[in-house]
Amino acid sequence: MARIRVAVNGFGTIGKRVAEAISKQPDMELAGVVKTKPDYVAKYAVSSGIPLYAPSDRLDAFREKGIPVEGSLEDLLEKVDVVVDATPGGVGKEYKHVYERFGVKAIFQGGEKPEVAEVSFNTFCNYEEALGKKSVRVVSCNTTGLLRSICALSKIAKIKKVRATIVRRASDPKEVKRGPVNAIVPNPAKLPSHHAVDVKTVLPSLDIATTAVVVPTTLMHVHIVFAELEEEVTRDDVVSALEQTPRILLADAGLGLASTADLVEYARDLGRKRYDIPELVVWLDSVAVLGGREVIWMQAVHQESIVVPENIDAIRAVMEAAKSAEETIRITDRTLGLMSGRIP
Ligand SMILES: NC(=O)C1=CN([C@@H]2O[C@H](COP(=O)(O)OP(=O)(O)OC[C@H]3O[C@@H](n4cnc5c(N)ncnc54)[C@H](O)[C@@H]3O)[C@@H](O)[C@H]2O)C=CC1
Ligand SMILES: O=C(OP(=O)(O)O)[C@H](O)COP(=O)(O)O
Repeated sequence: MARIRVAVNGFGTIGKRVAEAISKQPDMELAGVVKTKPDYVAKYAVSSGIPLYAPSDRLDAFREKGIPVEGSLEDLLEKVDVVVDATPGGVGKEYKHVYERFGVKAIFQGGEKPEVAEVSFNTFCNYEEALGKKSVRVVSCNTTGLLRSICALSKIAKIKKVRATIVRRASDPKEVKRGPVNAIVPNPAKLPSHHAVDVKTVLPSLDIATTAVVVPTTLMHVHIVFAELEEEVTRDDVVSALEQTPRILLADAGLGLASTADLVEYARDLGRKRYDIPELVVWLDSVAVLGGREVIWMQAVHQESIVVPENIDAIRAVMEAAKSAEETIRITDRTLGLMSGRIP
């Protein structure tokens, strides 16, 4: 079968990771990436063998800097089946009509409003809904983390409601202009935070409310989650459900994996490129069940990489190249070297 030809528009934090993940898929071909700025990242793309394109009004800027470009965004869209839009939040919607004009299916990111796409998406919760769609929105990093554990838990019991607090990292490591540097900021102070609203774009009937604060760190987000169930479960049931779910890792604080800094160090020790942790990490020690129906846990989200596997699955979904979540998860996780279960 012919490989799926994919373009990536935007080669920043998410775009560069998704592009590299696409190039590892046996059923996909990375046709090229689009960058607006002729900077060191553009040179990195070229030196990595990634075909580089630019918006037509930016081509001269690249040529002036001596950075070879293959052509314009439009030239690239002519060659592909799917485009992954990884432009900054809110910019993707400006490109929607361009993608439609070229008859190219589009995967948008969580920084776009839900209306940008036919369906908001998480592999573990609603893979089948995205099959054959023209456009899909992969929800944001925090929402992806919440959905992975919530949908794992929903396999053992019906969930009555979820309440979660999100401790958000202030910026990505490469962002120099953002704060706070020395404060904890309710974000937003007026409840709920947008994360609950975003979860409901995938699970509309779930009773969920979230609060969020921003803290001065760049490594990862942390969530403290309370779920009330309709049925009684044991702690062992919950741990076993999490252990058996792909892309969820259980970290033992008692073994020294006690903070986001330790998790990042572990990823470095594994030799993970850019210390990426696309898996959701749940602290095993934190999992508690009160009175049989109330489940509590804490989890960490590596914001720069958690949505990468879901982007790959979304490409397969729109192209109907994998009929089930299990099928795409098997391929994505093997090719990206993703792990599950307890961190040994
Ligand atoms: N960074 C994060 O932690 C996460 C980001 N997201 C979402 O992913 C999307 C992309 O975010 P990031 O990768 O963080 O942004 P970024 O700022 O790191 O990268 C955006 C890229 O798009 C390029 N760009 C800017 N304007 C453009 C335009 N008009 N046309 C084409 N390209 C343009 C930029 O030069 C850059 O290469 C956003 O929707 C964001 O909300 C989702 C999960 C996590
Ligand atoms: O999508 C993200 O966060 P979110 O799930 O809190 O919306 C990314 O971490 C980007 O968030 P930002 O809007 O703080 O750059």
